[in-house]
Amino acid sequence: MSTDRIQFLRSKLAQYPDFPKKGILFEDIMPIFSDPKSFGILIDLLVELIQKEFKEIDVVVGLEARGFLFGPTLALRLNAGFVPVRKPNKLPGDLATITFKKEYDEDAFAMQKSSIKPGQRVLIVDDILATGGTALAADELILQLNGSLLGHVFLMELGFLEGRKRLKAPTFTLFSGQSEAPKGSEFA
Ligand SMILES: O=P(O)(O)OC[C@H]1O[C@H](OP(=O)(O)OP(=O)(O)O)[C@H](O)[C@@H]1O
Ligand SMILES: Nc1ncnc2[nH]cnc12
Repeated sequence: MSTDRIQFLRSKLAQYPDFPKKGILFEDIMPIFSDPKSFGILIDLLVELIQKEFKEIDVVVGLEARGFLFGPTLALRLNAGFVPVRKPNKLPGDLATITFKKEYDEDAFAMQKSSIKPGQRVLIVDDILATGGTALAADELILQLNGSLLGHVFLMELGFLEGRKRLKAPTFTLFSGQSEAPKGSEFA
């Protein structure tokens, strides 16, 4: 049953109050990756979700850094390519770039212009949807490169931040995380 498998994954998550700054309740997904059984379940659940919601994916785009933990494995299972969205000064060549704000910081992303061919069907994957700033920046890069943006898949969503409302394509998550702003949050 997928409910049991989702509960099993949830039991692996750890939460850290006031990290990386006061008012943020940090969701640590790393225990899923240090346990091969959990990682296997995670990949199976994501493949099932993606195959139910999307048809014919050409490219899985993963967002640095945590989208790199499972994006390439998913792409292989889906018989799609994997393309990274990277933080600044990491990629060579002709780049598309963008700056953005996320739950606890500001950042910038880059993609190689040649990494997506016009019209390729792209699925974006990342671990957590919070304010949506990160995923929206990735949407804009894919659109700049004339990719066909199919949608997004996340492990977890922090519902109180309503990030999904900002995104430019359908959005699915395996499970929901915090539904209310943590005490002391600037979003309370
Ligand atoms: O919806 P948002 O408010 O934009 O936040 C979500 C993003 O924040 C985290 O990345 P982060 O850049 O902190 O770090 P990472 O390099 O560890 O993935 C997370 O992995 C998402 O990519
Ligand atoms: N609360 C949170 N925990 C872990 N990663 C995040 N990325 C954005 N918000 C986050």
